[in-house]
Amino acid sequence: MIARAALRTTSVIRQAHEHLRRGHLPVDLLDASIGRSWQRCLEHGLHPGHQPDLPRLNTLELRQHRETHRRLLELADPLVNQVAEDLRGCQLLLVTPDATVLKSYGRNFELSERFRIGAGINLDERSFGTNAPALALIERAPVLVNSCEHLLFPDNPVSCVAAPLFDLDGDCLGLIDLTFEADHPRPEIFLRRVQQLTGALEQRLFLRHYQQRWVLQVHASLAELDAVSSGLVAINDEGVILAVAPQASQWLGQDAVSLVGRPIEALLGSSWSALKRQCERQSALLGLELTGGRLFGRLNPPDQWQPAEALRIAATQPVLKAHSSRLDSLVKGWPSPLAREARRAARALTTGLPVLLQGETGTGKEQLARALHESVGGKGPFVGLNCAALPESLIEAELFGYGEGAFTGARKGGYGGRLVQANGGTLLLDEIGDMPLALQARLLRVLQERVVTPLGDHREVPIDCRVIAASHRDLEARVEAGEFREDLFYRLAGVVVELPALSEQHSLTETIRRRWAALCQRHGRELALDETLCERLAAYDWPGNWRELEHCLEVALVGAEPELVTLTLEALSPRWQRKLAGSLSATRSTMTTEEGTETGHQALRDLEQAHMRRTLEAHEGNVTAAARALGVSRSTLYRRLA
Ligand SMILES: Nc1ncnc2c1ncn2[C@@H]1O[C@H](COP(=O)(O)OP(=O)(O)OP(=O)(O)O)[C@@H](O)[C@H]1O
Repeated sequence: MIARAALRTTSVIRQAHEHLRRGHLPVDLLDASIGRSWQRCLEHGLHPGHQPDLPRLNTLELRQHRETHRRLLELADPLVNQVAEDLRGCQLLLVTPDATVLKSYGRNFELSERFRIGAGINLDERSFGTNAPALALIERAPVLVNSCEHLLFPDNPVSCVAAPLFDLDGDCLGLIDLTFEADHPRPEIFLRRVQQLTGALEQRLFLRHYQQRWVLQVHASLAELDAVSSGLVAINDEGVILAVAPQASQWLGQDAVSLVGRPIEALLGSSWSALKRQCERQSALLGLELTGGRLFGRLNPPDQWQPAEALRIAATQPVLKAHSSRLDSLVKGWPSPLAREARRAARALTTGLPVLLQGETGTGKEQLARALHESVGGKGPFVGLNCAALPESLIEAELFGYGEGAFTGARKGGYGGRLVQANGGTLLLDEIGDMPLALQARLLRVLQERVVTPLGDHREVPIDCRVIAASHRDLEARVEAGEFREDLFYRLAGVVVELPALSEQHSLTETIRRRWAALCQRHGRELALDETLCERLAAYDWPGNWRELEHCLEVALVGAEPELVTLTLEALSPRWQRKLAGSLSATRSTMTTEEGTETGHQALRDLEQAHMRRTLEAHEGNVTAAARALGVSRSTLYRRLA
């Protein structure tokens, strides 16, 4: 009995040939799949030294064959050409499921004058005997056929490997074969290489098929997220799993049958809408706690997908006149000092100065950033990174990129990172106040030196993008607290625009009416907004600012009964009725106080105001810092001081 490790060595296979010459098929000396192949060949009347007539297509037939297998050719040809450089020294064959060579790349090996392996030749086992393409098609698995394992050619100077390529239905589309010198010390390298190629092509098929869906890539290693070993999961817009590529089942620890049809939320433990929102911010890199370990993921939106925010912006400004830019229409209703600052920011950005946008959540920082990007020409991409949404290790990789992993199919040069992606365009560093201190130092260096060195790489990649930073935190206060680098603050704060909270707006009723009219136009619905309701809305505090207002108005409009002509408080959802009633009673109680025993209460109010003013002075006019010290919201502080 031969030990498994010794199987497939030249001496053992020569022994097998010797047994065969004496009329006995020694399956115990052969690899199982080779033994099966030899058995079939003998049944077809083939034997070592047999000189077969190989079927070969003529030029016209080959052209027709290529037409029939155009899908295979179109899929494989670009990738094979890309890797052709690395394949010098071996021959690559693209083979159809009937074992005909469709195209040959690289070297041209000749077994003999008669057996020149090239396009048009048919390698069916029944005529050519044991060979890797025929065997891979029969076994439906990757195979290695060493030189003398080729039954008819015991002195074959080449070995070959082949791996079949399956489409999403499990049908074989064809295969890839690599033929190389028989004396290569490590033939398994070629086997891995050919599997990587077919793996990359199967990934392309999956991505192409699901290009109108969300696709989640998963891998245990961040650097290999784009490698062929990463798993792919297709998800519909409602977050239901549609398909799972085989590698993904392995990473997720469950087979495709049990995953398809399930909500992705159940698997990832975070809400689907939150994941999509993260994607909207273009920080699609995710850290996933799964199967007891940590996986990395990247959520890719459907092709042509536009973030809801961008769609909303587009829809709210349907007919911009040719001469009016997005920035002009955005700032049209703004108080003039604020509009002036926004225009100043646009001019600064044009000259390469960075811009810092500050404001509570939902005050429109990202919307303004996009408008600024467009106003300065906006030819390059607008790339965003939400520094608060990612753990430290991920921000670093996402921002600065990383070097190439072991083998990357789609992204051969590793991942460039957001800074490089933004070259020629604008980078929005959202929630910059949440960036960890260690990364702040690295970012500062990159901004100063204008080159970035991806993780695990030694190359320096030049960067040339405009930078807008945004934060809901008061960055100056963070600098004072030692939580934000002062040097980085000054590097980012070329022009600072402070976006006010909605409740700080003077003519909120007017703003609400304008937004209501725009929404009615977008939804093609004529519905008047009741005066009293409008006032109630204006009296509300709007902690979520524009985002909350948009949501409230849109839900009310879409949910209104078809026959309704005027939207009143009663037509709102009970939740919103409660919220607005709260705001009204707050207003009323203030009024009662004011109308009541004036002297005592007035004195109290004066005291309160004086205290607020002193706190504000102590914080050098910084409203956010003063509000925090007083334990009230910024808008409350503004209102009480007004
Ligand atoms: N001036 C505006 N007019 C109408 N809608 C606006 C305006 N500003 C913002 N919005 C809407 O409010 C929502 C939030 O805007 P945006 O994302 O720009 O805010 P943000 O300050 O970046 O929020 P966050 O700090 O939470 O990231 C979006 O839906 C946007 O369309």
